Amino acid sequence: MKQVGFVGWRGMVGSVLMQRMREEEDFSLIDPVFFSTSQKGEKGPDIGKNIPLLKDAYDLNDLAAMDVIVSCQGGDYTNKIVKELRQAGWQGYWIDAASALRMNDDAVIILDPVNMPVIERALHDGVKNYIGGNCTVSLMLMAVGGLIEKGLVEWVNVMTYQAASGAGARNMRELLQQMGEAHRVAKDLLDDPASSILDIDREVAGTLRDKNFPVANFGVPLAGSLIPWIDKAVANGQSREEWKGLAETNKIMGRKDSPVPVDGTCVRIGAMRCHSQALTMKLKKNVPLKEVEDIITEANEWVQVIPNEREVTTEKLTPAAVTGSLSIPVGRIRKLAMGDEYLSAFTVGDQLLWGAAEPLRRMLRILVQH
Ligand SMILES: NC(=O)C1=CN([C@@H]2O[C@H](COP(=O)(O)OP(=O)(O)OC[C@H]3O[C@@H](n4cnc5c(N)ncnc54)[C@H](OP(=O)(O)O)[C@@H]3O)[C@@H](O)[C@H]2O)C=CC1
Ligand SMILES: N[C@@H](CC(=O)OP(=O)(O)O)C(=O)O
Repeated sequence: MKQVGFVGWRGMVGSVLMQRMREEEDFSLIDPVFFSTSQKGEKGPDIGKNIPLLKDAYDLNDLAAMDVIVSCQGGDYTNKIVKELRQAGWQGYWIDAASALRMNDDAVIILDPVNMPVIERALHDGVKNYIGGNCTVSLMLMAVGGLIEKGLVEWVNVMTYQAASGAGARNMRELLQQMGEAHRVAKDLLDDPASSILDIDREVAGTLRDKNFPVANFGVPLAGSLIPWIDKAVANGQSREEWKGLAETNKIMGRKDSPVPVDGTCVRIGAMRCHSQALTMKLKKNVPLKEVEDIITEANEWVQVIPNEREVTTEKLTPAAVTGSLSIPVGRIRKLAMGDEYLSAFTVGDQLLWGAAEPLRRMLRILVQH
């Protein structure tokens, strides 16, 4: 059995990975060893079989004994450790959730339901670094990758509605604290059926702007508001999250020589762990809607076309409906007034599952069965 080291398993992405691996009984296929940067010698997670105590995640000798290392620890850890391990001659496979190595030539972005041929070619060519994609990009490709794969898409404009979880566990907590605070200041007025909605609104607006409102992690209110900027600025007025749209989509799809332009505006909203995206696609020709829906549906077993009707859309195409599931609903599919080549769609996906942990789990399975 392959010795597989896990680093970052107790963080948010790591915990979802552990949960999925237990559900799929992946631990029965490997010999797992758990590492920590802070808890060496303590007990590891309950995975239904005996495991050694936690090893030091900075111990290169212990790490180098692994055939595969799966890291959900973060980019700083990756940048430090992978270089040192490779310099020491380690030839094992590195599977990672962090973006640090993603765009390197010696790394593949993994999303096997979309790019299995790219992964197979990389394995054949001896590539050792397999990195999970940006959550927004992975979820978009799980949804409409079939249309891109068929060469039907000239460009994609994407407007995102990204959950708090994408910013980390502390941000999810802060969102709830903000919601609680907004409710607290309005509670007495809310309890009084005769109170004025404008008085309620004034109280809430006042607390959102109050200097004591909890914004230590987001920097500004998210509850009762939104934040139209995610990550650092890059060139041309884009945020880094927006830049990843084109760069990662085309790397995942293996389209270095004929990239599909992908661009838009990435926005943080007050959802917990599902990212939603409104897509405008310019098609290369007028493809009938039925054909579009068939291509989307046939692309993978998790994508599901939601009929463009109010009731089913509001029931099934929302973060509340999708959270915690692997399902990738795509709805609001219609042609736009701009012309028959202009296609609109809306999709929702759990950014901790397909957006983070699931591609890693599946890549480990691919390696184990390789
Ligand atoms: N958040 C997201 O949506 C996504 C994140 N990623 C990437 O995955 C990586 C990890 O992200 P994320 O899971 O959010 O990171 P977390 O902050 O949740 O966890 C990272 C590490 O923090 C340490 N830690 C310290 N205190 C605690 C605690 N109380 N509970 C749990 N862990 C603790 C653990 O390491 P130790 O045991 O060594 O102390 C843990 O592995 C990042 O590189 C991120 O970019 C990728 C896709 C999506
Ligand atoms: N940036 C994403 C989350 C994330 O971790 O992305 P990446 O894996 O590309 O760093 C978000 O904020 O929603």
